[in-house]
Amino acid sequence: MKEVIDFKTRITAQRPYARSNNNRPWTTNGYLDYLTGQLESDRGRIINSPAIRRLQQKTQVFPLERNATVRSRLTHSLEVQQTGRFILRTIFKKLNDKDLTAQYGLEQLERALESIVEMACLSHDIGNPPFGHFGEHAINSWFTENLTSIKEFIGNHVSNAELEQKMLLDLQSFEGNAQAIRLVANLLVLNLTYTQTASLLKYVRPAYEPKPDKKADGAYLRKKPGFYLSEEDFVHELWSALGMPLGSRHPVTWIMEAADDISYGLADIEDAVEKGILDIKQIKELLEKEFKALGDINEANFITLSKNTQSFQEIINFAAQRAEATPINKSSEFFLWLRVNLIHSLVQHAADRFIDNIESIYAGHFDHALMEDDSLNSLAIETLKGVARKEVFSNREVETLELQGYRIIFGLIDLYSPLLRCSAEEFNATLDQDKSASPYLKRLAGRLAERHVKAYRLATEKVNGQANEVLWEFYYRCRLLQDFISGMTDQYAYDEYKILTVAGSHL
Ligand SMILES: Nc1nc2c(ncn2[C@H]2C[C@H](O)[C@@H](COP(=O)(O)OP(=O)(O)OP(=O)(O)O)O2)c(=O)[nH]1
Ligand SMILES: [Mg+2]
Repeated sequence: MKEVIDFKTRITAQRPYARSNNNRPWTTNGYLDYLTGQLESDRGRIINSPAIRRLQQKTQVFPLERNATVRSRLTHSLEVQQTGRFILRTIFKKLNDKDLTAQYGLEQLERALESIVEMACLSHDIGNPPFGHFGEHAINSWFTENLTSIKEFIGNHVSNAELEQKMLLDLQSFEGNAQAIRLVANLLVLNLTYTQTASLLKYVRPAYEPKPDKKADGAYLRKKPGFYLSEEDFVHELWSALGMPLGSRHPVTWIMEAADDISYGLADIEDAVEKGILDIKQIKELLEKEFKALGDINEANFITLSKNTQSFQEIINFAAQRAEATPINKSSEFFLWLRVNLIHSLVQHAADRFIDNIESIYAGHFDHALMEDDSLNSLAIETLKGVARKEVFSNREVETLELQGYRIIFGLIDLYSPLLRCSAEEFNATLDQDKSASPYLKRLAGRLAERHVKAYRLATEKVNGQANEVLWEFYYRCRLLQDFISGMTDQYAYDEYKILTVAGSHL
């Protein structure tokens, strides 16, 4: 039997903590107004959060960048927000044209969904550590090399080998998207509506589970860790509040993912020009070469990207002509036209794919990204990403900075790791700045962020007196260290590393 699609079931104003019961059904009088107000509150909570502000100084592609024209995670996220809104509006336009909104339970929901999409896009990278994927890599290398057994750290108190194993894997699988869920749920405690939080759950497997085989069912949605053991109960609560099957993704997340793919493809290359790594003549040639190589497309085969749009080659040629014709700032002119024409086509494609697969997207198990299929639009995105990978990320200056970033993050965890090598009693005495505690540890602990310490205290209070309390305490202590390090900006991590290694600090 075909499942009835009713998007209202995936949208709720309900939050984990509410003064009164805010779990009102859709049939409640004035529910739409109530929902709009609650989503407005989500916007305020997100935009005013320190995690958003910290995106200002986090790497998109170029670590420790001083030139503000080159994108940071924050400026990238603003562009993703804009693209996400464009996709959502295009989906509604197409559904309205076909008179399908009511059939899918989407009537009058455009504004609400637009807000959910925008906020998902703006906050999609809040969990990313300093130095992007290299920061992630450094955290995981440290925990894989140094945390091979919990016993080694806390002595012979480990009673449950299975749980210990699960915790080890979980702690060795730091991931920016899982950290975003942790931030929203337990660190910032943003208390967003379940819908808004669900929109950020990009991957659906717990971090302690191994990566599935590529061919396995649901392999794409499980390609990376989606949430940690520490948020597992929360994520189950979220699935249940939205009536989503266990292990499923929220429909809005596909839109956020496509907006991200569309935005950074072009932006990374534009930034490479701003940095002087490539010029527009080189970009034009590289894009043409990559597109033809990827798609085996010959000159005679100028297929349009999608109905009523130009071919990739025509779009590039047009942008190059406009750049040539302008006496000033040729590269902004080039990228302006490349963006205008490409984005239209790519957004149409994302919207078409969403609608074509609306049943499995609604069900939460569509196992692809919207922008990954065998179309020419996907090929255009692949082309942009391919050129960035081959010509930008592999640039010597970028790679040098990445090596430094790795050193900084790995080194910082090392510097703070004495806090993991003491007993729970010692650690708590240290946090309390107790006389009995080691003066060295107390100074280290004094540098941890209050917010992260608070989350540790709350989590350990909950397991106090429970089975496996000792294991859980250690687990949360490791999380605390990962929260602290991953919450730093590039600049803060760099400064902290210099200060603690007494290298180049002002003594
Ligand atoms: N410098 C540098 N940048 C990279 C590298 N790989 C990817 N990037 C950039 C390209 C994009 O601007 C950005 C991709 O963003 P994310 O790190 O969030 O990855 P993505 O969203 O594709 O995947 P995920 O969120 O993990 O599913 O990172 C690399 O090896 N070096
Ligand atoms: Mg990402």
